[in-house]
Amino acid sequence: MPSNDVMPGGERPQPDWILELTEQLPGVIFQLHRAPDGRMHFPYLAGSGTQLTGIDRGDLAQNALPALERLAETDYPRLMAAIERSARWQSPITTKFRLRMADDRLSWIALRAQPRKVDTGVLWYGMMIDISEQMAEEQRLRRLSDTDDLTGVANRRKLMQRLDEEISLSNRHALPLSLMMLDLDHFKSINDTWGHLQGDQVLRDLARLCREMLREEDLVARLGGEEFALLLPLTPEPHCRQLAERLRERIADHDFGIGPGRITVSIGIAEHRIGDSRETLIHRADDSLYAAKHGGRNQVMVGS
Ligand SMILES: Nc1nc2c(ncn2[C@@H]2O[C@H](COP(=O)(O)OP(=O)(O)OP(=O)(O)O)[C@@H](O)[C@H]2O)c(=O)[nH]1
Repeated sequence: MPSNDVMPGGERPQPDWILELTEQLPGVIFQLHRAPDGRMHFPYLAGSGTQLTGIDRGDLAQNALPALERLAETDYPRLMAAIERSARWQSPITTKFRLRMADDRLSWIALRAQPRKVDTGVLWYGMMIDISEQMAEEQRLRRLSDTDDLTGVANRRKLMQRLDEEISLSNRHALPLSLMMLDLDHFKSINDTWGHLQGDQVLRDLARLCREMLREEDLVARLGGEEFALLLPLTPEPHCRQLAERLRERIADHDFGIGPGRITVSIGIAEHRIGDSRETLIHRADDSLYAAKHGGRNQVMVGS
C-alpha cells in the first residue's frame, strides 16, 4: 500500500492506491442498480461511512433492502419517489433522509446520484455524506428565528407562517380554526408599581400558563409588548370560547409573584370563515379584543 498522500505528478494511480483513497473518504460512494422488476442492489460501495450502518457490504451487493429498511419511516416513501422520478426522467437525485445507524441513532444523510440507463435497468453513480451536525445547527437557528426571546413561545414571524398553513388547510378541508388575541390589562401600572423586571416575569409566567392549557398542536405566540395570540386548529368558536374563559379565570386567580388577583387579561376570539384571508382573521380577533377592553377588561369577547 503506498504511503504517499498524493500521487507523484504524471504517474498513473495504481488500483490499490485508489482503493485506499476511496476507503478513507469521509462518506460513501456507490453504484446503485435497479432491475426492471424494481429490485435494487449496490454493485459498488466504498468509503469510511459504509461501516457506520453495521450492514455487511456483501449483503448489500446482493440486495439493497437491509439499507432501505433502516430509513426513517416517513423518509422511505420520499426516497422511493425520488428514485422513481430519477429513473423515469433520467434526472439526478438530490435529497436527504434519516438512516438508523449500528448504534441505533438516526443520522441525517445527504444523497446525490446520477442515473444511467443500462441493459439491465438503471445504474446510479452517487455519494452520501452524514449531515447530522449541519441539520442540528439549522434546526437550532430556525428555532431561534421563530422564538420570542423573553418568553420562549413563538414570535410574530412564526405565527404568520402557521396562520398561512392552517388557513390553507381550513379552506381546503373545511376544518374549524380559531384565533384568540390576549392582552394584559393595565400592564403599564404593573411595570410602574413593581418594576420592569417583575413585568418581564409576569410575561414569562403568562406564556407558560397559556402553553400549559393548550394542546400540543396549538400555537402560543407573543406578538410584542403585552399582547399574545393563540392559534387553535380543529377548534370551533364555542370550544375556543370555553377555553378562553378557563384561561382568563386561571390567570385572574394566579399569583404572579405580586399576590393573586393582580393580573387580568382581555381576550378577543374569531373563528376562521372559509375563504377569509389571514389579515381578515387577525382583524376580526383584534376587533373582539378591542370590544373586551372597552367592555371593562378581564373578559372574553367573540367576533361577529
Ligand atoms: N416588562 C415589560 N413590559 C413591557 C414589555 N413590552 C411592553 N411592555 C409594557 O407594556 C405596557 C403596555 O401599556 P399600554 O399599551 O398602555 O397598555 P396597558 O397598560 O396594558 O393597558 P390596557 O391594555 O389598555 O389594559 C407599557 O408600559 C410597556 O412598557 C416587555 O417586554 N416587558
